[in-house]
Amino acid sequence: MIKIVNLKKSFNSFQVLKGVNLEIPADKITFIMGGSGTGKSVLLKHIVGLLRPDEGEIWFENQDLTKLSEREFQKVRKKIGLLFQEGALFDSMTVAENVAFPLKEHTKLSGKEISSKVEELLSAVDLLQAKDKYPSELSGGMRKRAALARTLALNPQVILFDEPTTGLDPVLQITIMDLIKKVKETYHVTCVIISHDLILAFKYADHIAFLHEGVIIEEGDVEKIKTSTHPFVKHFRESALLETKSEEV
Ligand SMILES: Nc1ncnc2c1ncn2[C@@H]1O[C@H](COP(=O)(O)OP(=O)(O)OP(=O)(O)O)[C@@H](O)[C@H]1O
Repeated sequence: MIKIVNLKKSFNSFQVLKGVNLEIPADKITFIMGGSGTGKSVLLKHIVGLLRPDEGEIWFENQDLTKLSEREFQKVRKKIGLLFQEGALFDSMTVAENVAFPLKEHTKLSGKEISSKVEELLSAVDLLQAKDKYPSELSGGMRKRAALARTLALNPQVILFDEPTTGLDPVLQITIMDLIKKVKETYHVTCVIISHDLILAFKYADHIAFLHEGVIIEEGDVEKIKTSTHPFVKHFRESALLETKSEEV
């Protein structure tokens, strides 16, 4: 679906990505994990052209995205949606207006068709009852759901989620992840999720990749990560399990 080849990126003299190689499988949930500041967000920003690499390729639909002009990238951005942690809704618009916005900007749908699409999307994320509310009136979890509905509006093939569950309580984390899974199944979207949460990854991921010191040091299905002997993965796994133990106490 998306193939990243030898991607390198430095800021000033600091090399964040040192040759990332990663294949993101279609119609699956891929988790990209790693410590803070290892370049996970930087990697996602390359996929949507918000950052350009120093070297390397990103293949999607038989084209190398790194070679596209800004204008050509606009078309790709309709197919690959990026959801930031905070959701980035327009504060001056209601939830329904937020979701309608990309449809008005990028499609030729009539007002009536847009309204019915907005209703469908808000039902899909279970937020129809809040359609006339403003973002400031919503909880964090509701804002994330509204942002997801807005991203879904253009029928993307891929959605990149930058830490979708950060800042939510454990129950809401599960609600959001269940929703992402449902959306993936209903709309057949490929989901890429940046997360620190190995427990959630073990529950929801089809594929997990670990970014460490600028490269992918381990990747595979849940079973492979659970049994990986790579020292960093082992350490990450042990820390995550310790956290669960201390929560249980
Ligand atoms: N536009 C930029 N200019 C300069 N440095 C940047 C820029 N964007 C990111 N960086 C640096 O790149 C490194 C990786 O940042 P990034 O946000 O990708 O980390 P991350 O793995 O997503 O971290 P976290 O899990 O804490 O969100 C950091 O040291 C950050 O300061």
